[in-house]
Amino acid sequence: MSAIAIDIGEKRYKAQVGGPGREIFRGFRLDVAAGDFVALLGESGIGKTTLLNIVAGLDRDFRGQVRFGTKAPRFAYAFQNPRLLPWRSVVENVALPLPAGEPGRRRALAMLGEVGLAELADAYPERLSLGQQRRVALARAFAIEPDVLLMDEPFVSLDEAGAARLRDLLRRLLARRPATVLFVTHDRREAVELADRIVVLEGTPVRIVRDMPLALTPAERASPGRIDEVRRALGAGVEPG
Ligand SMILES: Nc1ncnc2c1ncn2[C@@H]1O[C@H](COP(=O)(O)OP(=O)(O)OP(=O)(O)O)[C@@H](O)[C@H]1O
Repeated sequence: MSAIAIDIGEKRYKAQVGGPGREIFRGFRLDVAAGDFVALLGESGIGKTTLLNIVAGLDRDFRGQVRFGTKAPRFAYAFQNPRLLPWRSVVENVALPLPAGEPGRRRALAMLGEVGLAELADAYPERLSLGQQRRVALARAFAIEPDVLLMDEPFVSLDEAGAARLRDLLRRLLARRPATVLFVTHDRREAVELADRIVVLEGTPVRIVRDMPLALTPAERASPGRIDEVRRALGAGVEPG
């Protein structure tokens, strides 16, 4: 059975004043196997965030259903903006989804150690670079050992070296705590480096125009030639990455 079975009969946003509104999904289906890392590529404004919100249960204003392979799966959601609470220390931010008290704090500290930020545990988010804030967001996401990890362009606006370090970190975290991942990106290279499957979305309402499994070794994922090959196979229609 799939870890996530998405079946959206219809999702539309109402127009601000009168008008027919905008239909984002009609008859959209996507099944994701347990433990798969699926990269979702598609132009800006097409509906990728809407899809993640529907899967997360944050948006219930649609016709259809999302079913999960496990009962009551644990979700973690990592956004483009790390969304740390500025009035809480780094360790308190990581401990937010955990039960209050000492065990939660210890677990948060251990997660910070894993993402290489143990020494900043008592700092406040404003002191951190964007890359460090995103590490904290990853620590918070993995602290609950999620079954389903939803990521919405979590590494955008970093320089290439910073983004590469975060991709590495994500791979390591997933190796220790496997999860089923839906990862939105505009960057095909990022998709090739991380994903087991790349799904390209297009149009209004959204349809799947490419659905490509990627069984690559780590060396192949890092090979510029192989990355170019997959990028070409994905075709036009997605912003260059
Ligand atoms: N609450 C809302 N009310 C009305 N329209 C909305 C709402 N949220 C999103 N939209 C519109 O729905 C469309 C899909 O938005 P969504 O954020 O899902 O796209 P996206 O593919 O994630 O875009 P991006 O890549 O730019 O983040 C957009 O045209 C957006 O303007």
